[in-house]
Amino acid sequence: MNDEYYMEFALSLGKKIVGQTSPNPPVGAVVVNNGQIVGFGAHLKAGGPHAEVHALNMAGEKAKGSTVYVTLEPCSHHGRTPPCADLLINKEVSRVVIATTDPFEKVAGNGIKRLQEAGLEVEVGVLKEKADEVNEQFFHYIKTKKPYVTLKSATSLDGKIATASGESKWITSEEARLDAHKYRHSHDAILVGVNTVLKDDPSLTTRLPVEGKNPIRIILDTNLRTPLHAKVMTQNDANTWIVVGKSVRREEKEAYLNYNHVEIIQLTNETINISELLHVLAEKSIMSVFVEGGAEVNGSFLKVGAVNQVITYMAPKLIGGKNAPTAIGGAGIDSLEVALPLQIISIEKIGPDIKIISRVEDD
Ligand SMILES: Nc1c(/N=C/[C@@H](O)[C@H](O)[C@H](O)COP(=O)(O)O)[nH]c(=O)[nH]c1=O
Repeated sequence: MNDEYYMEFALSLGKKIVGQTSPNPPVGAVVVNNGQIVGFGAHLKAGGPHAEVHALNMAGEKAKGSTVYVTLEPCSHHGRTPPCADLLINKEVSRVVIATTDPFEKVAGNGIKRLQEAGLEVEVGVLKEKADEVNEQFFHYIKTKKPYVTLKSATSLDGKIATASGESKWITSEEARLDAHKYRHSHDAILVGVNTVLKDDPSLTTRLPVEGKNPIRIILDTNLRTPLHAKVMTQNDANTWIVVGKSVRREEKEAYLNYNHVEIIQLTNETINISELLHVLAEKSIMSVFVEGGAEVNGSFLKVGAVNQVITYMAPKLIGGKNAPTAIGGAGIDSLEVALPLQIISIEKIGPDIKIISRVEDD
């Protein structure tokens, strides 16, 4: 076979664990010896063994003289686990094929250098584009020290998220709504505004046919209006972080602190500053946030340009009405020249609806 054949396998392992390794990258690795796959593995959670460790353990004696395919440059620094570059050398691996290099300053190029200095054959760049996509959350987080933000909207053909009277259930189909849960699974946090909590009382949990990880639920709630009987308060199958402004007083927060799964994050301004929020979330190792609106929250993220990916679901419905809300509220951009440089990545049918994935060109 060829290198791409085995790297596809390693990438499929990495892709399947996106969302469960934060704040580490979702890495996959495959060990091949004499044309046989003798080991494979993925980094399953931060603090746990890296993908190469699992794969080489499975390979046992067959690691010697093997070729190891890994989706990201092996680490060469002592993190919470010993460096994988040293392990590959100690196991007498002959050749290491790497899909893409790690932008993390402690690693960038050092892993490759250490392998080459030890006499291993190293090949870099096999299926690089695909690996960069699997690592998009991690790379953005490492480069910008801010979470990767996916904005989701579900609208009618004319861009409305509800009728003028506020009716919104449901605009898009069951299939489209289920598809959106994949992003709840693959992001560390889901974020909505308190108006969505007051209007829909959402659970914001991941309800896929088979399992799925619940993201941390982040509620933007400047004046702490989230009702204590809201599902995000009474259902503790996911943590809930309520973000409030400076003027919320300590005694107002008391009642919320009785809930173990609830945390209040108080920012330093009267109103919530999205840039400050993203910095605080990154400090708390949140590598990716799935913003499910509503319109005002979406507008506040757009206003500061804090959008990396947009998932748009559009239903074949026309709602109309100048007072019916559209997907992005707020003041909007003043001129087209400051519009986000989005690129449409894919358009597909989901049931009766369409799904458009668009991303901001790499920074
Ligand atoms: N109105 C619609 C949506 N609405 C999205 C949010 O406003 C809902 O409150 C949230 O998804 C509910 O979360 P849950 O309780 O965990 O199911 N989202 C969609 O994709 N299509 C819609 O037609």
